[in-house]
Amino acid sequence: MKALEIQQLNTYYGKSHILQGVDLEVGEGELVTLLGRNGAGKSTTLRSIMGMTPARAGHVRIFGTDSTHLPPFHIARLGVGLVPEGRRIFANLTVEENLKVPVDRPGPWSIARIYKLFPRLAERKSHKGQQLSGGEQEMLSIARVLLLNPKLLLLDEPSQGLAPLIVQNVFDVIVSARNEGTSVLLIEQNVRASIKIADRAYVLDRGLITYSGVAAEFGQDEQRVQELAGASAQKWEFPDD
Ligand SMILES: Nc1ncnc2c1ncn2[C@@H]1O[C@H](COP(=O)(O)OP(=O)(O)OP(=O)(O)O)[C@@H](O)[C@H]1O
Repeated sequence: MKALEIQQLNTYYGKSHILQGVDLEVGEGELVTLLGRNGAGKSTTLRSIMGMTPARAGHVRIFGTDSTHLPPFHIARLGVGLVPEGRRIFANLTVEENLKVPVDRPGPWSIARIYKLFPRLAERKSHKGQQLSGGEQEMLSIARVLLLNPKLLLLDEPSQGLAPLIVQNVFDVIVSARNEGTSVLLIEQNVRASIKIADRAYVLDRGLITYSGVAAEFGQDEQRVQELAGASAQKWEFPDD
């Protein structure tokens, strides 16, 4: 059984036809990256998987259940955890309070384990969310979702605006999740870093999948990598922390 199967996904915002027949799969325990330029439809793909902007045509299956028309809370109960773009944390709560999420699924993640993997969060456990740097907020945002012990983890540009060292820490944690058996779909503009950790890669361009293959093989196609990486180069020259 696949963790995620998407077939001929068509999604619209009003009359704008954004996803025009996307096919994509994530096997159990697989780390898959979905790459593409700004506006290609990557976030929309996650929104459709999560039921926030449901598909108008096509199918989404999560661990064998047809979830195409299920509401987001129901999809979450199938074991899907989404780390959205832009760091959703409680600004007025401390790090520790942010991490005390109600957990109803047994699994490998605990607050102690999170502190071990993100020592910065342990050092700052009494600080409020609003006092954290962008990198620390991203760590906290990922940690909150991991504590739900998702079986399928969806991440929307976790490296956005972060300094390279922090990106490394965040990516190490994503690899740990995969090594624990979590299936992962990682959306990234940071092409080189994400193909290094991914098993397979897809490229989305104007609502269509234009590449699908083994991530390491994609990494060897310097021209393709350059084309995609060039589109996000500016983000890399000016990290915000
Ligand atoms: N709520 C919305 N209403 C109308 N159009 C939208 C909405 N959200 C996104 N779009 C449009 O849908 C297209 C795909 O956007 P999407 O955010 O999925 O792209 P993306 O690949 O995730 O890019 P980014 O890296 O900029 O987030 C874009 O043309 C965008 O302008």
